[in-house]
Amino acid sequence: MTRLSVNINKIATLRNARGGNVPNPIEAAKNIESFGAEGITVHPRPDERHIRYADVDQLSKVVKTEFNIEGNPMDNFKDLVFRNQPTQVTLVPDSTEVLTSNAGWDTLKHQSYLKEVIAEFKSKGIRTSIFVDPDIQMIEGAKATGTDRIELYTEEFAVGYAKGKQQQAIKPYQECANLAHELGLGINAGHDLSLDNIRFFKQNMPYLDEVSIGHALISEALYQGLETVVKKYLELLK
Ligand SMILES: CC(=O)[C@@H](O)[C@H](O)COP(=O)(O)O
Ligand SMILES: NCC(=O)COP(=O)(O)O
Repeated sequence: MTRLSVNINKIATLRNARGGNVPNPIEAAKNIESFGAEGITVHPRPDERHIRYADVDQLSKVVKTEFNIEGNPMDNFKDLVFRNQPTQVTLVPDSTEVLTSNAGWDTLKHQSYLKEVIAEFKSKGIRTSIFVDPDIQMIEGAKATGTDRIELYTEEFAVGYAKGKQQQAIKPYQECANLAHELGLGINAGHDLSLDNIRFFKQNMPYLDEVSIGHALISEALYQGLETVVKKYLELLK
């Protein structure tokens, strides 16, 4: 079974545009769960351009499915995670000025740092995942960090798929998933997954535990409605 974790960052983007509390990300999360999603993901950035730390403090009280907090484990991020005790923390090596996530961890170069940070989260009973490119060496390095899971960064897949190079696009992800499974790592995936590419991805990816989808899903919901879109993803992930 592949869990759908809906990233609600872009609901907060719209909320922040007017300075009030409409649309309300907390209410949206509750509705998304009622439509059948098996998780809620947030990626609070240091500039709080969308999800705010205060949103996370509220969400942790209401999310009933799996709660996944993503981010670069700088001190205030670690404090946020520790006080909210999510199901999962996903470590992403974003620098503060990036427009969006644009690379996975170098799990060889940053192995000792990741090992230390992962041990901290695991000691608090929080499942860990680290955002990685679909690179065999990065998977081998990830194993050595002690992480529970990897999250395969799927922008490269989405770009290749959109160009009609489906088999070429999925191949590195299949290879990485097979190795990760052999090494006993859980397998998540995310970034630029959409209604267009998710069925092919799911049908061709082994051992896929979770996908986290936000930007496309919220955009698609503007045309089709949030409930319809969430249920379409759930159907395509069966
Ligand atoms: C790690 C990842 O791929 C997502 O968290 C993505 O970065 C969403 O971030 P934005 O919503 O800020 O684009
Ligand atoms: N980890 C990926 C995520 O949470 C959502 O990424 P996107 O669908 O907004 O590109």
